[in-house]
This record gives sequence, structure tokens and C-alpha cells, in this order.
Amino acid sequence: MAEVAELVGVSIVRQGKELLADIDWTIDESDRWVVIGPNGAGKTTLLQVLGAQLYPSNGMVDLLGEIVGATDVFEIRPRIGMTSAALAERVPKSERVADVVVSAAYAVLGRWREDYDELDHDRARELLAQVGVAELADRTFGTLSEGERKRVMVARALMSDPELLLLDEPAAGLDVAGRETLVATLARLAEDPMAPAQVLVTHHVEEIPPGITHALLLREGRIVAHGPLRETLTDANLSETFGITLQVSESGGRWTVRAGGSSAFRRR
Ligand SMILES: Nc1ncnc2c1ncn2[C@@H]1O[C@H](COP(=O)(O)OP(=O)(O)OP(=O)(O)O)[C@@H](O)[C@H]1O
Repeated sequence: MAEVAELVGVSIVRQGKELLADIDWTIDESDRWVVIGPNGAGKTTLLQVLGAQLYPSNGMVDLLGEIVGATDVFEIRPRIGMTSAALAERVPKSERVADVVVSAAYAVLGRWREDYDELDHDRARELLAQVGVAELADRTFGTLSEGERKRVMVARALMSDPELLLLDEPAAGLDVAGRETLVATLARLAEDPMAPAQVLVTHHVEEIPPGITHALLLREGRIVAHGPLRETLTDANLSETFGITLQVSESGGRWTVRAGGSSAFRRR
């Protein structure tokens, strides 16, 4: 099985603070990971390392067979698809939805800078159909609902046919209907054997789509546990991650969690 990412002893230090500490992690091409942790745990920082947006302060990061620091990151980045709230905020509100997607082929926002051929336009429309929003292709991005925007951004992240797909809190801020629609879209992607390796960041186990294979639990920049999903997403590991006694359960590939036990509120 081919590795798409390998992190060995990775730390990120900013202003004397370790945002990530001693991260050892391997992602294979068929893996679909969820990264879970409380606010400030370092999830977005970890995703930025995987997106070749941050150089490690210590340790080694191998992305798609290239060592970050030894290879030009501009060669690595186009091979990695990413969605985040920060990226969505940078999309001009007046941009046509189909153009938001097609412009990702050249990793730019604002399509007027480049020429695109018919194949690019066809692919953008196919991807919009794949995430269930084909009918929005000619609308402007600013007129979409939050849930529609998030699905458009997933299509955009897939446009360059990435080998690694990074989804930073894709369901944040959605109502229950929007969340369920997005989770169904992400489940199709996770279950597709032809889809790229995936890493999805969330605070909420309810947002884990069926098809996710592995979990990494992060607290204060350190890995609490990581490995196959069912072995990793246990009461003990989740309780340690969030600093509160939690009971987790799974039914039909979906997860729920609630506070449990006599010392439920023992936040450190
Ligand atoms: N440039 C920086 N300098 C100093 N501290 C930083 C910097 N960037 C991030 N941090 C801190 O690093 C920690 C981890 O941030 P990060 O955004 O990775 O966490 P997160 O797990 O994604 O959090 P959330 O769930 O709240 O989005 C936070 O305490 C944040 O304040």
C-alpha cells in the first residue's frame, strides 16, 4: 500500500509554544482519517502541515514522496486538495460557482487570470454533480447557503484530482439538515475506492461519515491515540482527549457521544 504522508517526530513551535509535539503518523492511499480534538488542540495546525503550508520546527514531513523543506512546496501543494473556512472566505462573493471550482485547476481564486479548456469546465460540472449541487453552477457564490458553499468547496478541492484531500471542519456551522446532507456526500467520497486519501477534522463525532477508516485524537498538540476507527474511538480515549468522562456509541456507521459516569465533569 502506498504512503501519501509520513510524519516523524514533528513539532511546530510558535512564540515558544509547542502547537504540535512529537507527531508520528503515516497515511496510506486507501486511508480515510478523522482528526478529533477540542478547541486549540492543534487540528488546523496539523492540517496545515499536511497541506505543505507549514514547515516543521523539528522532525520530518514526507508528503507524496517529497520531503517538505527539500522539495519546493509549490510542486507539492497542487497535488493536495483542501477545504477550510479560511479558504471559503477568500472566494469573491460575485464569482460564478462553476468558476470557483474550475479555477482550482490552477490553484487560484478568481478565474479571469487563466484560460481553461472545455475539459476543465466539464470536470467542474461533474464534480458539482458528484457533491449534489449541479443546479448551482451558474449562481454566484455569495448567494449560496452555508451548506451549499461547503459542498462547492469540496468540489473545488477535488478539481485538481488531488492525491490527498484535507477537509477542515467541513460541517461546522450547518443546521442538522445541512450537516446530514454533507455527511452523506462525504460518506460517498470516503467509500469511493478511486477517491484520494482523506483527512477530515472535526470536534464532533456525529460528523464522522460512514467510510472513515481511522481516527487520530489530539489534545494540546499531542496524539492521545491513533489507529483504526473502532479501536481508537473508545470511551477512554475520547474522555482523555476532551478531559471529561464520555460514552461513545456507534450505530449503522454513525457515532454519538454523551457525558457519562459518576465524575462526568472532571475537565482538567
Ligand atoms: N502563529 C501562532 N502563534 C502562536 N500560537 C498560535 C499560532 N497559530 C495557532 N496558535 C495556537 O495554537 C493552538 C492550536 O491552534 P489550532 O488552530 O491548530 O487548533 P484547533 O485544534 O484547530 O482549534 P479549533 O478547534 O478551535 O479550531 C491554539 O492555542 C492557537 O491559539
